[in-house]
Amino acid sequence: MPGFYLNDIHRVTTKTYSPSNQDVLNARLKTVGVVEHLFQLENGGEKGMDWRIFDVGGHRDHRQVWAPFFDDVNAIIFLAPISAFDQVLMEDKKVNRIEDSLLLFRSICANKLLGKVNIVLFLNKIDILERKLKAGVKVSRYVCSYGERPNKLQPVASYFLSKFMAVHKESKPNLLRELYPHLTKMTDTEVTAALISDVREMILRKQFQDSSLM
Ligand SMILES: Nc1nc2c(ncn2[C@@H]2O[C@H](COP(=O)(O)OP(=O)(O)OP(=O)(O)O)[C@@H](O)[C@H]2O)c(=O)[nH]1
Ligand SMILES: [Mg+2]
Repeated sequence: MPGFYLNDIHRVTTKTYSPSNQDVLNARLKTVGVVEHLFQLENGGEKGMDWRIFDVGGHRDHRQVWAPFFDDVNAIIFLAPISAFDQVLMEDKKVNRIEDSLLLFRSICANKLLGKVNIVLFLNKIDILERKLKAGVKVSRYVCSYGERPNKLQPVASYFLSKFMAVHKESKPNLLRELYPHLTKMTDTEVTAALISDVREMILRKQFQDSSLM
């Protein structure tokens, strides 16, 4: 959150300061290349099962290294920061961030290697989006096609969601592939835990279906 550490300057500058989980979540740590996380979940029916997550850097320079990881994945989790409608890419100041997310999403959806991989779409940072809208930042100023629609969280989020859904529909190599969209604020750990549990169930269900088809 902008200003997060500055608001907490006294706490984070004490000699005995030790970062809380929330501090770690709020840190801006750029992912460079691909980072692998291997873990087991403490709760749930499938105790002891290994989960592997590959976290890939979103910067344009880092995208060409993704392809080898697409070969054998159960699901793709695509995060698009929809609060960024009024921002441009750091690496190319002419490109609107949502426009870039949509283009990237199109290439992921159309990728043949991913034809059978279900896609989970997180339209993320809705807390920041809501704050921006409340502060009077107008979506239609940056996204002309938004037109006269109300400058409120629900219609704005639905509008962006419909854009992403349309891209998925147009560019899927496999008609059966499903898209699992969610509006998220990933820094809210409680809501995110429930969401991750849904995603986990979807992946397990899909794996079960695939293995019973074999
Ligand atoms: N308020 C808010 N902050 C978020 C949310 N999701 C991520 N952030 C913050 O946004 C910043 C960037 O998040 P990262 O996960 O590091 O970004 P990234 O998309 O992985 O970026 P790259 O690693 O460069 O690809 C961090 O400071 C996060 O705490 C959210 O839903 N709400
Ligand atoms: Mg990252």
